Amino acid sequence: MTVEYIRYRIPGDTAAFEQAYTRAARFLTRAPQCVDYELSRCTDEPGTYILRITWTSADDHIKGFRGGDLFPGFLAEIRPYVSAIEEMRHYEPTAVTGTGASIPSMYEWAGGTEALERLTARFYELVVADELIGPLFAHMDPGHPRHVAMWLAEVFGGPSRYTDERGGYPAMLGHHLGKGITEPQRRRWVNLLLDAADEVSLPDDPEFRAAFMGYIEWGTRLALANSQPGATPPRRAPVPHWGWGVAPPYQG
Ligand code: HEM
Repeated sequence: MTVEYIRYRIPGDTAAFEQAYTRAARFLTRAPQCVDYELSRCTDEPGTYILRITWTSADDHIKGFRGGDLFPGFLAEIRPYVSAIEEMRHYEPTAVTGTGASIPSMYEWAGGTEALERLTARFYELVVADELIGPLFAHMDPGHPRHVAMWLAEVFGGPSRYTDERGGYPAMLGHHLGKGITEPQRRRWVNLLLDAADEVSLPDDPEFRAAFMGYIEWGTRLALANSQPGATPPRRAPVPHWGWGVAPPYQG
C-alpha cells in the first residue's frame, strides 16, 4: 500500500477545479489499483487543496494505473491544473495509525464487561441445558462464561485481558482444535447466544446487532472450520478487533 499526496494551489476558479476532479474521480473509482481517495480543501488558505490517493502499491500506480486504459481520461480532466501542483509524492504508511474516541467502541455500546458477563452467564446456562451442544461443554471450566466475556470484550474494543491473562488467540484456538463442531451445533450456538442477548437486554439497535452478528457469524464459522480433523489454522495471530463496519452507531 502506498499513499500519494498531491498538493495544489489553484489561483482562480476553485469551483471549476472541484468539478474537474469530480469528473476525474470516476476513473479512480473504476481503477483496481486504487484503494480510496479524498480531495480536501484548505480552510485557512483558499485555493490550496490536498488530494490523497491510496494505491495498492507504487508500482500498481505507476505501471498499472498510469500505463492503463483509464489514465488518459483521468488526465484529460485534470490537465489544466497540472501546473498548479506544488507537491506530488508517494508516502509509505507507518505503524502509527489508529482511531480516536469520537465513536464509542462496540464494547462500550454493549455496556462493558458487566453486560458481556451477564450475556455469557445466561448463554452458558442455555448451552449446558441444550441436548445438541450441551454435551460438548460437559467438562467446561466454571470460569468459562467469564473467559468468553473477556474474549468478546477484547474483540469489541475493550481491555485486552484475554491476551494478557488467558493466552490470547493461540489459547482460544487450542480450545476448539479437534472438537469436530458440526454445522447444526454451530447454528445452535448462534441461536442460543442471540436468545441470551435478548433475555439480558443487550442493546438491540440495528447498528449494534448487525455488527455483533457479523462477528458471531465470522467467529463461529472459523471455530467450526478450525475444529475439523486435519485443519491447519494459523497457530499465532492477534485477537481480532471488530468494529461497526458500514453502519456506525446512531447517536441521535
Ligand atoms: C464467535 C464464536 C466463538 C467464540 C468467541 C468462542 C470463544 C471461546 C473461548 C474464549 C473459549 C475458551 C474459554 C477459556 O479460555 O476458558 C472457548 C472454548 C470452547 N468453545 Fe468456543 N467460541 C466460539 C464458537 C464456538 C462454537 C460454535 C462451539 C461449538 C458449538 C464452541 C465450543 C467450544 C468448546 C467445546 C470449548 C471448550 C470448552 C471446555 O472448556 O471444555 N465454540 N470458546
